Amino acid sequence: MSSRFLSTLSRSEFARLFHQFESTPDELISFAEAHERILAEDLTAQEDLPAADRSSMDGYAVAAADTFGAGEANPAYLECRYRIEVNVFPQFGLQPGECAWIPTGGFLPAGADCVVMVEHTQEIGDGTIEVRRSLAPGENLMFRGEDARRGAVVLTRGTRLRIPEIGLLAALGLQQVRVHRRPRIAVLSTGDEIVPVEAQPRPGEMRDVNSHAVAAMIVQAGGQVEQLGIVNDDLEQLRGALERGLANNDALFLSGGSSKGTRDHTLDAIAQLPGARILAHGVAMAPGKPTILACVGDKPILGLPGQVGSAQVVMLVLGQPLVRHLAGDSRALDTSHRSLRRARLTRNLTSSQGREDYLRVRLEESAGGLLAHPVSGKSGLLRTLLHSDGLLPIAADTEGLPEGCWVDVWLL
Ligand SMILES: Nc1nc2c(c(=O)[nH]1)N[C@H]1C(S)=C(S)[C@@H](COP(=O)(O)OP(=O)(O)OC[C@H]3O[C@@H](n4cnc5c(N)ncnc54)[C@H](O)[C@@H]3O)O[C@H]1N2
Ligand code: MOO
Repeated sequence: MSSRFLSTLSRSEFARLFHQFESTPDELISFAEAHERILAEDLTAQEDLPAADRSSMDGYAVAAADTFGAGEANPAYLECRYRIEVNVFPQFGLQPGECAWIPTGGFLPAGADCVVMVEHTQEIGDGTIEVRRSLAPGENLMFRGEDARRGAVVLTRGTRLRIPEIGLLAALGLQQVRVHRRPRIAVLSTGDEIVPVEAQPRPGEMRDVNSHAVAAMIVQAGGQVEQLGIVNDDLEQLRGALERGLANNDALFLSGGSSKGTRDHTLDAIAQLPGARILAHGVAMAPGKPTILACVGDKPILGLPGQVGSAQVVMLVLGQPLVRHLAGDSRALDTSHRSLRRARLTRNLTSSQGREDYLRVRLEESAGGLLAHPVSGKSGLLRTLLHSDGLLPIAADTEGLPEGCWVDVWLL
């Protein structure tokens, strides 16, 4: 296999190749452990939530018609005959001209269709309540089934279970949920010069940064990691490590040797694995150009550039979406869900057409709004990411951006 770049794909074309990989099988877990996991089934509500109309305020349950035309100057007068307890469903019905004290969360009695807040009323003795507002039906109510309707699908397969979804599972009593197993991903670093973190590097050696940064980013994206350590620039050793890594895992991410130098064996080692296909070598983004995507059977291999800054940027842009896709997240490849902040660029930026640039930027609050300072430095250095708060993607068809323009910074 030649080690020349295949035709370079755009970032979105590269990411679209992930669709061919299936998500991990499902497992049944407690909802209490399901935060950030991905739902593997559609969930149907077995009951209405709320179970019946409830008050969202402390006040009086009334019929809106009884307050028609009421105001500060001409209040309505209602007779308060009942006191609703928050944990008791009212067994009575209101007659015209009656009202009932209701706490926040209390269930609405028959005959009432809204709640007047206590601060818009006055108790004037003998159980008579003066209402100084005219109300519309439904005011200050949470309606039956507004959060979930019995028999309706409330969460769909592929949903990431955030805090609000955990709350919904709790409210509906759905104690066990079927989620995708966390993808297991083997991680290795290549390079004769790379030594373990605990080693004292000799001249010419570098401590392994990438496998630790990559592993942390896999975990952050919902995966689990098997660390395979460091493999020398040796075709046989690399092939053996790839085989071992793929045998026990759903995917393999490696860094280094992805370019076209004489010791860059990654592509050849992958190509020699039985059933391997190189899907992409080269992506039109900077940093990250020499990134590789391959598969062995149905398992992806992501070959990250060795440069420490490039490996991290490629993980953010492509690696983490791949982990999320394997975990079953239906929005894994949707870039519109990135957290963005608008900021004003503090200097001119040039950018090559035909590739997406990911500039590292530091944000600073100022009287005129948020400022985005580009952090310059080579992608073999850690400093660009160390000193930045976010990435500024510059589209492939943009030649540059002028100082002072507003940009959307992707927060890290
Ligand atoms: N003639 C060309 N040279 C290079 C090109 C090119 O297009 N033409 N592309 C450059 C770009 S961009 C990148 S990125 C690198 C990618 O190189 P490799 O993926 O082959 O990476 P290595 O050569 O193995 O390593 C590069 C650099 O990174 C250090 N490194 C590698 N692994 C680790 C690690 N785990 N922890 C810390 N540091 C690591 C390594 O020591 C090298 O210094 O190629 C450019 N060259
Ligand atoms: O692509 Mo390299 O990853 O630009 O530094």
